[in-house]
Amino acid sequence: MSQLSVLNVENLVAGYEQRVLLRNLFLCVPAPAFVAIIGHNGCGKTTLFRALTGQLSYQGTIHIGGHDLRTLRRPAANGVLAHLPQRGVVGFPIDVRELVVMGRFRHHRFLSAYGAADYALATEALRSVGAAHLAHRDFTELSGGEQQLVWLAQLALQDAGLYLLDEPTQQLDVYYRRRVFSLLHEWVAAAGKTVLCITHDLDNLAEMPGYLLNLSRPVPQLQPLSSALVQAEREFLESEASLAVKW
Ligand SMILES: Nc1ncnc2c1ncn2[C@@H]1O[C@H](COP(=O)(O)OP(=O)(O)OP(=O)(O)O)[C@@H](O)[C@H]1O
Repeated sequence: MSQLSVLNVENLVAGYEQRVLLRNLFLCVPAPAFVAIIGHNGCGKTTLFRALTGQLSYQGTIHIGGHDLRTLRRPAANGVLAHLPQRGVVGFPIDVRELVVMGRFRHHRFLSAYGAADYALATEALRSVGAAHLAHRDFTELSGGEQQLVWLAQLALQDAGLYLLDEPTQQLDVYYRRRVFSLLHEWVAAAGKTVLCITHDLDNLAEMPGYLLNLSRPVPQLQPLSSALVQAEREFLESEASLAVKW
């Protein structure tokens, strides 16, 4: 295993009772790096994240930050990784800044209060995603896109080496989509994070430095991102023939 690899996947086989979605997947993700994960609906992108977060059993080996995932209990809770799922639900009224500051949970003992420094970081995180104006709104009354920005701000506070984001720009308008991708670029280039980002937003990938993983390919592998590669993968995904590959 490479010294500089933050995520190492060997011969991963995962899926559900009736269907194997990931077959003999090998990945060696360097740190820091941005990795866009693309592919058709239902090809197994979220399933890969379920395996990486310890929520789904699998065959093969997964090492994160040098640790065998099988030896890690709740990797998202102990700071090995931070995970932004596709949908986060909050069932009670809560001030946006109170929700964002919870991203600092690892720095606090159970039930200890967040202090001024934590709230300053929460305010800064909201500013970084362009959502400072939402700080004192009730989260449950925000639009879907506004809620997505708030989850991103909370994620920014989690201070992990590896970030897994499942379609973070799904409900965002063109301005915020671009802004979120440039924020992710900043996390990699300035803060040294490694970001795995599931997305259907191919338009914003062409200018991102990093790698692309197309899980709809018969043998998915990391490829250096470029506008030519994004165009080739777009053409592949748009072709009828590509649908026949997996099913
Ligand atoms: N718990 C489950 N039991 C059985 N099948 C499941 C389960 N969860 C997901 N699936 C199926 O596995 C397939 C892959 O799901 P997954 O969520 O990984 O797709 P995806 O690539 O993330 O798709 P999308 O782009 O639509 O989000 C889908 O066909 C889905 O219906």
